[in-house]
Amino acid sequence: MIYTVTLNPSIDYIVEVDDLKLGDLNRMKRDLKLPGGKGINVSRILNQLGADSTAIGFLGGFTGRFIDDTLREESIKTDFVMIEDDTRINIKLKHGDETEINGLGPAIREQEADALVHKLASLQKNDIVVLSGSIPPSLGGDFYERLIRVCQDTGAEFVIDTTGEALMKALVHKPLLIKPNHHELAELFGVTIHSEEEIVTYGRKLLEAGAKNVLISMAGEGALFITADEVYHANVPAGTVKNSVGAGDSMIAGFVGTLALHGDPIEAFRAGVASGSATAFSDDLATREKIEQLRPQVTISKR
Ligand SMILES: Nc1ncnc2c1ncn2[C@@H]1O[C@H](COP(=O)(O)OP(=O)(O)O)[C@@H](O)[C@H]1O
Ligand SMILES: O=P(O)(O)OC[C@H]1O[C@](O)(COP(=O)(O)O)[C@@H](O)[C@@H]1O
Repeated sequence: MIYTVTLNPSIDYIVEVDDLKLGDLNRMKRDLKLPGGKGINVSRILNQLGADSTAIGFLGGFTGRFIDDTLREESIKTDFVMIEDDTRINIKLKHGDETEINGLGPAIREQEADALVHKLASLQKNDIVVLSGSIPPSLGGDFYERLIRVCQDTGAEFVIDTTGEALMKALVHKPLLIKPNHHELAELFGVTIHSEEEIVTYGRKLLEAGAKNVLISMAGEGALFITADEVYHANVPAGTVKNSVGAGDSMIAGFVGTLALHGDPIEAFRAGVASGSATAFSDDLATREKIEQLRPQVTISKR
């Protein structure tokens, strides 16, 4: 079973305006409320790909109920810890460009945090746990390490998609996959990256630090898959970008779901890129049809 853990879910409130005027009244042209948060997005795409998952993490209040209801309507299994505070709302403003304002997240009480750790304690050896997104400030920056320790005690594999110190500290525990984008990669090492060669150099450092597989996504410029033996490049299919929120999460879902179902890392890479682009070319996250339509357009070449 694949478990996705979203410590800080969100309603993604997508708002479109024609011309944003700061300090003035703006009228919305269109708006859309979607269940969000990185692990939740991963579960929604896994569902499209026919891979079973259970979405867990913290949900609270009317916003939390909306997310749980929407996932259940899509027949996605959920087992969230219900908290007292409200789940956040993240604003995704489309005004020609994409501007995002993500909430800090709710207060999580000690017994709520313990309840989540307790849920993971029943993991099995062949399970994969996808730990994704920011940590609500009240939990403390080392909460992922606590969850990783539980994964290791049970023998379950884990994937981690977060940034900065939380990601660097996780590497020593040998995550199955990490997927920084090229900007996050540069930030991790405090450098500016100018070429594919440099991306590969820093990507390899993440492998040396412990990651089993490293994907570096580069939005519309494709992606690199760096393994212990090889480096592969994938192009992105042609299409018009509608909403790239969740593209990275979709890529992780495509990779992990395909690896779990078929065991072939190159096909997993192809499915990851097709899923990421299919989401970028959709208003909501990608559908299975869209992913399948794009999959043959992804060409993978060895570097
Ligand atoms: N503008 C785009 N055109 C085509 N595909 C895209 C675009 N933006 C994202 N994608 C797809 O989604 C994947 C992840 O996107 P990226 O923006 O790099 O990740 P993140 O959302 O984590 O920052 C890319 O590798 C690509 O397959
Ligand atoms: O936990 P964070 O880092 O605030 O990110 C949460 C946001 O990321 C998303 O999961 C989208 O992530 P990506 O665009 O990186 O795939 C949104 O659904 C959500 O609003």
